[in-house]
Amino acid sequence: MSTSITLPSPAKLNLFLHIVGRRPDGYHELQTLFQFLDYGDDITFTLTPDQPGVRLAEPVPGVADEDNLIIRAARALEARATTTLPGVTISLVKRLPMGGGLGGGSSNAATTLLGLNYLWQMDLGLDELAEIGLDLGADVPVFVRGHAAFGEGVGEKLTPVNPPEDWFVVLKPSCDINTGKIFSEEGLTRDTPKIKIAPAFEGDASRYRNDCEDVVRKLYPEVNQSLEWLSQFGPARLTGTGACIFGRFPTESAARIIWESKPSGITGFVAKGVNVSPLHQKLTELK
Ligand SMILES: C[C@@](CO)(OP(=O)(O)O)[C@H](O)COP(=O)(O)OP(=O)(O)OC[C@H]1O[C@@H](n2ccc(N)nc2=O)[C@H](O)[C@@H]1O
Ligand SMILES: Nc1ncnc2c1ncn2[C@@H]1O[C@H](COP(=O)(O)OP(=O)(O)O)[C@@H](O)[C@H]1O
Repeated sequence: MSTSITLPSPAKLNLFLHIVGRRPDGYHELQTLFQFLDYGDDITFTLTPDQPGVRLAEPVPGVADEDNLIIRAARALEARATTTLPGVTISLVKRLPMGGGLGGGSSNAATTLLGLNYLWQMDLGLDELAEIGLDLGADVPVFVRGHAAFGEGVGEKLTPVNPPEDWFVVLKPSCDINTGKIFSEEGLTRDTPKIKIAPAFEGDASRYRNDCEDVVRKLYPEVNQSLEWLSQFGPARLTGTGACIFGRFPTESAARIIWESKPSGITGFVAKGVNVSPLHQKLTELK
């Protein structure tokens, strides 16, 4: 087996996000539809048999190594080992905006869990990896399991679904949004009636919304303006607690035409929605 692998760490979108209640510990209960994008970060894992321990080749700006979800995931996995493991150097090519609602940090954690499980030949199953992942963040389990899903609870109860694999224009308005701040806003809708997973829902997410959107639009005019601009061309919505927004299009060319006409100064990308995570596609090729 090779001692170095490079694996994708894709973005997710919350095609809708409903807040249906609150747990006694204050966490919000959600119903959400997760789909992956064929766009994201890349992580390279290189075993270092002569140098024990896990380390990043370069720090991620603004994140202390000890707090980095890659290091935290690697240490959590290491703690389950029953034999001495070779060390590993991990390098990250970061493309996803941090704190953008695209789940980049959670995806990095999941790619690390699956990548090191493979390289270290630990042979842990997806259930165990998802359980380790949930301690790192609510979005980690969906990235570990690798299939588009209807998420409930805090997003850890996952039912695989197959929404249409449309194309998306993803825009990153120039503001940073803290997830905790949005969930603590007084005006947040917290009582959306629960829906049942139904066949009609699988093909059509357009009837559903993101319950964080009204609060985020009021607090961040940049998000409001971007949503107004993008919704001229079709349904547009916030992902997670923002700041990224997305518009869906049936073809790549339709998405690219809108992308080319975006207002100057706004960043983002065009990507395809995929129901099997690019991470899992790559791991299947390796086996
Ligand atoms: C909202 C979602 C939807 O996919 O995505 P993002 O916008 O972060 O990508 C996730 O549920 C984000 O889950 P997670 O990544 O674990 O959230 P964190 O940033 O750790 O949460 C910060 C804080 O927000 C509050 N919080 C978070 C999630 C939740 N279901 N209820 C909450 O009340 C808690 O106070 C928590 O301490
Ligand atoms: N490897 C990592 N990549 C990105 N963010 C990380 C990472 N490790 C820790 N974080 C922290 O997690 C926070 C949330 O990041 P991210 O998952 O990208 O956004 P979101 O949860 O909004 O989708 C970041 O602001 C950062 O402080």
